[in-house]
Amino acid sequence: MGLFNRLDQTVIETSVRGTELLEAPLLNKGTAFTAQERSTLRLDGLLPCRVETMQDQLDRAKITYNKQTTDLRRHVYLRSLQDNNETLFYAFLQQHLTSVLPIIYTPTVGKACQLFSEIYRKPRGLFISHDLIDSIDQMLANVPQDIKVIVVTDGERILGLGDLGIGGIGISIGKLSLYTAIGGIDPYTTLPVTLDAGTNNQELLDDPNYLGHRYNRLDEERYYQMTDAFIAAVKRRWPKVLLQFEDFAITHASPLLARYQDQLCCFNDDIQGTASVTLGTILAAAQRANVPFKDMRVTIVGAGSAGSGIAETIIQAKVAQGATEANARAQIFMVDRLGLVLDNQPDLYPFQQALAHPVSITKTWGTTGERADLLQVVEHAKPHAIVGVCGQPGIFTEAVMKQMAKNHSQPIIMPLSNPTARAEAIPEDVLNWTEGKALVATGSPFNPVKIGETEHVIAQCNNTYIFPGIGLGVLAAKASRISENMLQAAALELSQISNGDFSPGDSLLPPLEDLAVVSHKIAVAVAKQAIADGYSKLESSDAAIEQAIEAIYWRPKYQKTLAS
Ligand SMILES: O=C([O-])CC(=O)C(=O)O
Ligand SMILES: [Mg+2]
Repeated sequence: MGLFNRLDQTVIETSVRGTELLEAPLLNKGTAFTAQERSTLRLDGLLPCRVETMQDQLDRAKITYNKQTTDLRRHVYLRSLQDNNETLFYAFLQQHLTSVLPIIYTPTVGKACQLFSEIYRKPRGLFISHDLIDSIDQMLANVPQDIKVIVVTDGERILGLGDLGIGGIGISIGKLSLYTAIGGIDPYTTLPVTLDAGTNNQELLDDPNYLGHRYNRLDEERYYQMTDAFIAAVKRRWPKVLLQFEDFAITHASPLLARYQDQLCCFNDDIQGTASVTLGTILAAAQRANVPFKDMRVTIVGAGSAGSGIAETIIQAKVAQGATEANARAQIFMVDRLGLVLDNQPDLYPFQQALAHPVSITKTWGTTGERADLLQVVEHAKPHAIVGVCGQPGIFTEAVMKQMAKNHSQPIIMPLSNPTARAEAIPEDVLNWTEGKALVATGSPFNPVKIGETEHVIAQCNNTYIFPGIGLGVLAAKASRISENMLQAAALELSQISNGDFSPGDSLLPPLEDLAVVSHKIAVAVAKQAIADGYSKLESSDAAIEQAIEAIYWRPKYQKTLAS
């Protein structure tokens, strides 16, 4: 037995006693330990005498939370609650999900990553570095739990904030909190990991507080020595784990995925999770705007791994609907800092080359060999949707938005970069410039916008609609891999949930408070696809899948604690 043993959904037994018990966040109930538990578990005198219910504790926590004066302070308060009493933390999250999501996750988590060393209180997760790779197995053995989900980052591209070094572990912690709060994954089985490969962020290197290695990022040889050692050790210790790559820079995101995706059950959230939620949102928007998805033209601003992942996912979905691949590719227009991506550029990564338009297009468009800028792309290609994943605020200019509205009665505008300050445009501007015509979805949360009599609710097209459901589906089905089909199935399910009878201004996606229900449905779709693809041996009936989900689903309820 580890720290504790679950006898059933309501009772656990543990050999841990006294202060040690109060310091174990997954066992600690604080003032909710009953008189009898206090006596048998040697807690008498270690707690204030009042015995509280969980709701009492939640009410008290809410008062303290409300007294925090900034989002960062609210984040620090919730993180300390998590480190103190994890069950209560998740109950709090579920009770206040919509208001608390921006605090534990995007955008505030970005600030928490930037200030990681300053707000650091207690260790959580695993810190891997190159100088310790010879003892990598011991490092993993130091984690006592049987881990089922890992979120790993190297901190080099945290949201749109760049290289935050070791602070990146904040994003791994945030993502895993959502795996549990939204996806019902047992927090005892999750592990945030940061690969401390150094940092090229001079501010961090000069910061006396900085807790990571104070050297520049490893060269490629040593970098891959470290990732190879890590992945090999994970496979030895937890061969069936689901591993999520998060916020790696363009130089490593696709190569890491290509290197390991046939070796263990893994995916890259920024390439595949973002692509899946974007496809789901575009499908929902196409329905809303009455545009056949197969004919839809899409401009993607940002030709990095996220942008290319979105493009390939849309192409695959179009092909699944009967489009030829050539036609599907011709309908996607990738734009980077310098304009439309063309096939004569010498410096393209292979995944960008596959999405480049032939230089001959410049003749048709009259841009004579030059790379068309974004406005020219919108004028000539007349995209139905424009997706921003470049982290460049303001790049969706008034002129570009007005041209989108001139081309289409309901242009689809998606400034997806995170956090808030990196968004390619502000929804209020977009809706004003397009006179309320635009269907808007953003990556970070934004308040509704009133245009005339209509209140426009802004969908948050963030991979949080996808990854918790993928995790739940994969774990329930005991899937051995995550296939492209499974990600497509997740997107399709999201778009179906998002369809219905709508009034003008309604959000393109279900509200955040429904995330757990959405994730459950996505989990079923993902599990089904895993079975169909031969990656799971689970029986394919709805009943079998539901039962498998229920068997692992974790809820933040206090269990009766027995002494063993
Ligand atoms: O974390 C988020 O909000 C979405 C995401 O993966 C990113 O922006 O890198
Ligand atoms: Mg990310």
